[in-house]
Amino acid sequence: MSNKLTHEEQEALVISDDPEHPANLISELCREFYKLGWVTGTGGGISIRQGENVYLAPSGVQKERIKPEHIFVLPFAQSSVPKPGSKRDFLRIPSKKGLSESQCTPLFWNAFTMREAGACIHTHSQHAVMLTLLHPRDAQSFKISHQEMIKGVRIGGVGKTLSFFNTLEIPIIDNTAVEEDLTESMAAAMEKYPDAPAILVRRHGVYVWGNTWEQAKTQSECLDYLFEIAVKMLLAKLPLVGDN
Ligand SMILES: CSCCC(=O)C(=O)COP(=O)(O)O
Ligand SMILES: [Zn+2]
Repeated sequence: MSNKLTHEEQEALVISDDPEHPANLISELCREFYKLGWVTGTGGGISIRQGENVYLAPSGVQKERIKPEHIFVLPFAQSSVPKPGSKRDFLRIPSKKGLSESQCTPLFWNAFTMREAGACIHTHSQHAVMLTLLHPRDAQSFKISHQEMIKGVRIGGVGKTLSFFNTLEIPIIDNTAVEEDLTESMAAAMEKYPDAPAILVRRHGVYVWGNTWEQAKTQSECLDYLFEIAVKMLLAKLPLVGDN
């Protein structure tokens, strides 16, 4: 762990009048996501990469009450994926005692390094969790077609938008006891499914990324809609793929 900036320089990284500053955005968006049931009970969140800096919320705190001064800033250039507790560089550590950066950090890093994403959102939405429960235990992915909201999703999360006639496929990985232990299986699923815009985690939630925070947010909204309707379709015994 290293931190070469003065206290004043560190504060300047997160205190801004600009509502579009990542530290302000993370605080505001977590309040919105809380209302959707995406980040209740401290879990889930969003990380934003702006240029060479990555902005992260603290771990294990009420995400809807985060303030800009609670935000961690890490340089995007790290010698390895920054896992909590292992060697990583910081530009800013909040002065409030006892805070550590989100346990989701290495998973957000997968999106930043493997897809050049500008933002990554992790939700514990019950629509995502229920969808994984309605898939057989050995299912590798969720597929859906012929839904208008598919058009709001980009190939690989960062490419061109899908068409109404494309089939959306999202890998499902198994949950682990500790969030950071999902890092390798998420990376493997991203390798195997390069067109997937998200990774579902069985009995846990979903990771969704985009070129920008706006695209990550709208894609999360489209996907959450698709997860919800897919759950209803499965319960109604309707096929998810095809134009029946
Ligand atoms: C009840 S939350 C369990 C841990 C989890 O799933 C999670 O997303 C934790 O995120 P954090 O940013 O609080 O480390
Ligand atoms: Zn989680």
